[in-house]
Amino acid sequence: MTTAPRDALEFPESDRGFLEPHLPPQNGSGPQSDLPFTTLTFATSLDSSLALSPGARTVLSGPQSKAMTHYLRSRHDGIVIGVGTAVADDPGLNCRISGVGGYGKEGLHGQPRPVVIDPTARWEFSDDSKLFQLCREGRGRAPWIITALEKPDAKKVAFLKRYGGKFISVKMTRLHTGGHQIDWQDLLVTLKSHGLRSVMVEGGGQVIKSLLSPHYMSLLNSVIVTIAPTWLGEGGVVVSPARRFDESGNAISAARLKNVKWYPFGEDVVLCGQVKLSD
Ligand SMILES: NC(=O)c1ccc[n+]([C@@H]2O[C@H](COP(=O)([O-])OP(=O)(O)OC[C@H]3O[C@@H](n4cnc5c(N)ncnc54)[C@H](O)[C@@H]3O)[C@@H](O)[C@H]2O)c1
Ligand SMILES: Nc1nc(=O)c(N)c(NC[C@H](O)[C@H](O)[C@H](O)COP(=O)(O)O)[nH]1
Repeated sequence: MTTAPRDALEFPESDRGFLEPHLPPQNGSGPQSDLPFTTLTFATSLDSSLALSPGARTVLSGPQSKAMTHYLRSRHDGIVIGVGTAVADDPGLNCRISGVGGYGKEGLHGQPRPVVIDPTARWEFSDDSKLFQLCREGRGRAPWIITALEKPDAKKVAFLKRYGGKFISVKMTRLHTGGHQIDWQDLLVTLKSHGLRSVMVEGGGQVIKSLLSPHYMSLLNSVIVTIAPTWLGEGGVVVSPARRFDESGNAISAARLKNVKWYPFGEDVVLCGQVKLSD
């Protein structure tokens, strides 16, 4: 019997039932065979901010909703984030719930695969990055990095390989602003073809904004948002998708949820729903 590390989180059985209708099926299959079940999940302030600034790691979730997010991680095969989040947060992207692989159970069973969207492979990871420390300790998996580069730096390729991670090159559109736009459908199909039957997208702001565009929001099977009772103030990383207009040119809401349920969770509230597609 393995003992759980000291950072293990508890998420009681009694709190799990309400989430079940919003989670991937236990056998992991998605709604369509070539797409994974896809959940969008993040924590927001009362002024729709994910963080105090793009480079700032900002704790919003209280202990109970944080444990819930880690339970979600145990129920998905992969976690997707943008490179901005990887650089700002130096995240672990593992599941720290007691009883999951590395937290009381042998092997990595229940540990999700971290997936980082990094078009130009700019993330400077090292042995000291939290994610790789956790890999060495058998408490998390090595990342897959999604890049637009056909041939990423050989040293980075070798480093990732040593830990069991890899780069995956995908086609991305070059924007006039100099940035990149991934085709989410392509990415999700690619992730499914690499064995991920379910993924949760955690952020940050740019990733969520692009996924909530009219083009891609239908790919989302579930949306689970933690709302923390705090205002972060001006200058935060705001979740606000691009405006939409009706045929007459009048502004309409950018996106809306249906089948909505709210669950109080400690001082936070957790909102679960599905994206409502246009009638
Ligand atoms: N509260 C939360 O739940 C939460 C979750 C995640 C991140 N965060 C916070 O958000 C901040 C980071 O957010 P951000 O918006 O600056 O960065 P981000 O994590 O969205 O990463 C942005 C980068 O990812 C790539 N990218 C994103 N979307 C892309 C797309 N559609 N196509 C191609 N490439 C794409 C680009 O390189 C872009 O520069 C950090 O401060 C972090 O702490 C908070
Ligand atoms: N649910 C949630 N509540 C928060 O208050 C917060 N800041 C995040 N942020 C999500 C983002 O993906 C972060 O990078 C990871 O939460 C850090 O990851 P670890 O905890 O190290 O695994 N997510």
